[in-house]
Amino acid sequence: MSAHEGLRRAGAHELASAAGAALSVTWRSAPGEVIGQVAMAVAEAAAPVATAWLTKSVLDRLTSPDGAVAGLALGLAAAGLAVAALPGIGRYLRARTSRRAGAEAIDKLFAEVERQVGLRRFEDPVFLDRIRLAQQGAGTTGDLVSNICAGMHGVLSLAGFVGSLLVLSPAMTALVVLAAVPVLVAELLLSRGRATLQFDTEPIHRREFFYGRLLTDVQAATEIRLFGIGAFLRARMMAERREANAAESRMDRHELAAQGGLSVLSAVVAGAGLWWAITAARRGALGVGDVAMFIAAVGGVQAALNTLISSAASAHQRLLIFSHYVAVTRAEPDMPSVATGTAHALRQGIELQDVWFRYSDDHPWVLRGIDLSIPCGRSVALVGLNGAGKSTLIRLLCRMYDPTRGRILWDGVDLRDLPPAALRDRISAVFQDHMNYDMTAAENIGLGDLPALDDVVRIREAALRAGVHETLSELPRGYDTLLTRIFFSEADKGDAETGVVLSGGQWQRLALARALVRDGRDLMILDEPSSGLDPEAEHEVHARIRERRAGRTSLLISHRLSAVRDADHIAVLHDGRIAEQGSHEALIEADGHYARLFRRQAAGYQETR
Ligand SMILES: Nc1ncnc2c1ncn2[C@@H]1O[C@H](COP(=O)(O)OP(=O)(O)OP(=O)(O)O)[C@@H](O)[C@H]1O
Repeated sequence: MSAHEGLRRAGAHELASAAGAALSVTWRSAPGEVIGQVAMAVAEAAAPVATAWLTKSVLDRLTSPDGAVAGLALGLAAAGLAVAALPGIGRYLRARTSRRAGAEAIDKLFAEVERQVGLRRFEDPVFLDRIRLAQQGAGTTGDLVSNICAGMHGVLSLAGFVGSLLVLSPAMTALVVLAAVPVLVAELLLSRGRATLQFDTEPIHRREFFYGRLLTDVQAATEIRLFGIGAFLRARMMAERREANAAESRMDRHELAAQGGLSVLSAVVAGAGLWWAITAARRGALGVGDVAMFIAAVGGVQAALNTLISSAASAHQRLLIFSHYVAVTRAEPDMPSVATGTAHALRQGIELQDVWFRYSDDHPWVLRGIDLSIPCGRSVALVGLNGAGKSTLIRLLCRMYDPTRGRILWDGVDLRDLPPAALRDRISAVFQDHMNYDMTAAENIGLGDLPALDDVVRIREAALRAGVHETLSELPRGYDTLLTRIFFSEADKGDAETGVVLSGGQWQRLALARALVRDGRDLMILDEPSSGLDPEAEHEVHARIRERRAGRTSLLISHRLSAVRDADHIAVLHDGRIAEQGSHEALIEADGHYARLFRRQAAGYQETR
């Protein structure tokens, strides 16, 4: 059995634990509504049984000479009112339970996802599928209680009608109840089939969603139009959709065939019962009231069994989906971490000792025995060709992954022995693939240090240092301008003041400002902080960065060697190893990789014709 196969099959134990988790979330978030639903289930079950008995009594009395029916008629009216009003109240309570439990479950789900220390889980497609199914499951957490109440309703009305039917014909009762067994088995099999299908088609829907999003993505729109690949992407999207549709249609056909057969079975049983009741009445063995009662009871038993079976099948399917929620919320962290303790201020430096790393056992080695020292208060630069492993090394420093072999020490303490949050709190960074948040300009900067989110002075200071203050001040609402067009309503879509779109270089400066607002941190990481800037801006940004880096611990990655030349120490990564290291002057003198790259770049800048 493959890992994927193992994940999609939830056994009895998983279902029980999913039921426990769903019920406990629902009870915690909506106890009053749960009690209300149980009360409604009892009342809704009692009302039709009472109606059937009252009808029988009225009919019996009508055919007897001294039949007083006023009280019974009033009772019938009250039962009728209950039958009419209770479903509405039940629906209201179900919706409230569903909303409250859903909100709590979603909150818990994302809190647990956030608990994952590193990035590995987010690179695992099976886990990502599970998260999506867990979201679906979380949204309907409270509906399990509704299924259980519907089941209770089914059981109670079944008991009422079976009792009534037993009085009239035990044989017919047995037949009606036995006929329900194949229905129950078929429905449970179908619900398992539906849940399995949902898991199996999840990767197909993920790919379809990816193509669909690409086709509407503003960033992708230019290339799609220029290269004329819209129809090609649409064809791929539709191929995915057709594959999912074919699997779903197969399931629908199974369902139709099974349910068709089951309907015939119910109709045959009901028809046989009716035939028996009419012939018994002709013989004088049953009265008119008995026949009416019998018809109501057969219908009632079948309806109750249907309710019971469909709520069991629906609860079963819900639990199969909800088991993904339980799996995600109880997933082991992707790497071990200590929960308590602090990472003290850096005093000596960071040391990489014989660090080996690969993304998984199937991937090649990216880092092969790196020994590197980043002394406290010094600026270190890392250079190397594309794919040399520079960004990977930074991810290890931030503990997004652990080294496969070797260790990284923070003042002599292995990063694995520091709480990840405490370590990250000591680091500031601009990443090569930095985020552009669809929020205001001020928020885009303030997110770098949450306490600074409302601190206008700190935000402006960081923007000034990143050279983006002027741009932001000139926006329609200054720093409070939304840097997106996605949150606008139809009403304000023509109003430029509601949001603007920045250029790539401006976003990059904003990312730098976000890192600078965290300035007091011990280690500043700058991964290609100026790749999208014009030459003047690049020069200016690097001059500012140099100023800030003086006397601070920093690690700079840049392909522009003019920007790294005045770092205290330069390390050249090649083939996963440190090929050479030293000051700019020493490396030029050594005439190795660095000197060759530097000369090539310098020559490129000097060519004027
Ligand atoms: N998440 C990942 N899973 C698997 N392999 C990865 C992952 N990220 C990077 N790699 C691989 O690791 C190697 C090093 O990538 P990395 O991004 O660290 O290089 P880099 O030196 O920063 O390159 P560049 O100068 O192009 O930014 C590359 O071969 C890349 O394909």
